[in-house]
Amino acid sequence: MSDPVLEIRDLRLSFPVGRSLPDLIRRAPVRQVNALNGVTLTLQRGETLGVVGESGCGKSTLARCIVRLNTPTGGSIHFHGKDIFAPDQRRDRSFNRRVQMMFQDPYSSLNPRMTTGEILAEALRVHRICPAGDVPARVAELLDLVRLPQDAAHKLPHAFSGGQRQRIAIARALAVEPEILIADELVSALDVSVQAQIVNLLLDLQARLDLTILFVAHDLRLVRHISHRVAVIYLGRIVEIGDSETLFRDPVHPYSRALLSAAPSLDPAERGNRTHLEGELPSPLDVPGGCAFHVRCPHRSPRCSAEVPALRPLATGGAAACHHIEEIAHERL
Ligand SMILES: Nc1ncnc2c1ncn2[C@@H]1O[C@H](COP(=O)(O)OP(=O)(O)OP(=O)(O)O)[C@@H](O)[C@H]1O
Repeated sequence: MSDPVLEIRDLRLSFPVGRSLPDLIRRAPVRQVNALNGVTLTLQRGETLGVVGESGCGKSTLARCIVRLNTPTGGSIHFHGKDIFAPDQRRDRSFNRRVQMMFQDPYSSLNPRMTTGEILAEALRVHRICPAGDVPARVAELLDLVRLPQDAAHKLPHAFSGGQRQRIAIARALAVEPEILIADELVSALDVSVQAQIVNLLLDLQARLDLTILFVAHDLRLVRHISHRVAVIYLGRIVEIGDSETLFRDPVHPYSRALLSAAPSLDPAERGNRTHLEGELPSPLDVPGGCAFHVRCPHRSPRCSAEVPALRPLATGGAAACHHIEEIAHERL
């Protein structure tokens, strides 16, 4: 396998929580939201990695760390072997071009007073992608690339539908010729039919431009459709990672099995092999010790509350972090 484009090692991020007046009077210690508790993963060139997990498990925080919108409190992220948070790398503006993030609501990130053509031209100029004389032709190419009509260049963002605005956001991200696209709930606010169009557009663009994509989403069917590999996150840790089809067909970690059972499946064999997710997600202010999932897990044993399970390789090629993988695998035979 080639060198990874992106390598994340033991990434941690704790946010200090604002103290209430009574806390200040009592001089209570500052509390921390442990959003990421040791995430390790790699991204290979040209792959799409889907990231799934319940709300609040740290998906967006992970995405924001990769584009340096959040600074981790521990661990590292290497892009082509270089630590992106090292002081010399922080000054490297080319990183901001090579790793682009796209958000759920493009309306808030597109300047309402600029036409689509001006938005794309600005991205091309700021990052000096092409000579000034080539900008109009490049804008026209970008509109073609995301399948928007040429007259879109003269219109303001409010003239477009939600799906079209996402196409503009994708065109702007592509304008600067990135290597990695981070899509955080990119299509969540769109109608189902429009979601499929945007996801298919991303698949097409990825194949044409050899992009690497991190796709964060709640919709498990979309994640399955678009991803080569999938990482399942629980309370800031990866509990299972592997090839998308294998993981969706045959999840191993009790959390993956429960999470994926919430996804509608047309295949009765998949429906039969699942468990239900019990209880609420514990607060990231108070992550349970040992395996963070043990308080909700039907397979828990005393070891689970005492010892954090490491990600261990599975026979299927993926990896799962559970002390009881072997028994669970045996049960499923
Ligand atoms: N700036 C911040 N300050 C304090 N806490 C934060 C901050 N950003 C995120 N958090 C907390 O970190 C945890 C992880 O949040 P994050 O947004 O990464 O989760 P998520 O999995 O993306 O959730 P969702 O699917 O709802 O977007 C949550 O408990 C959240 O409240």
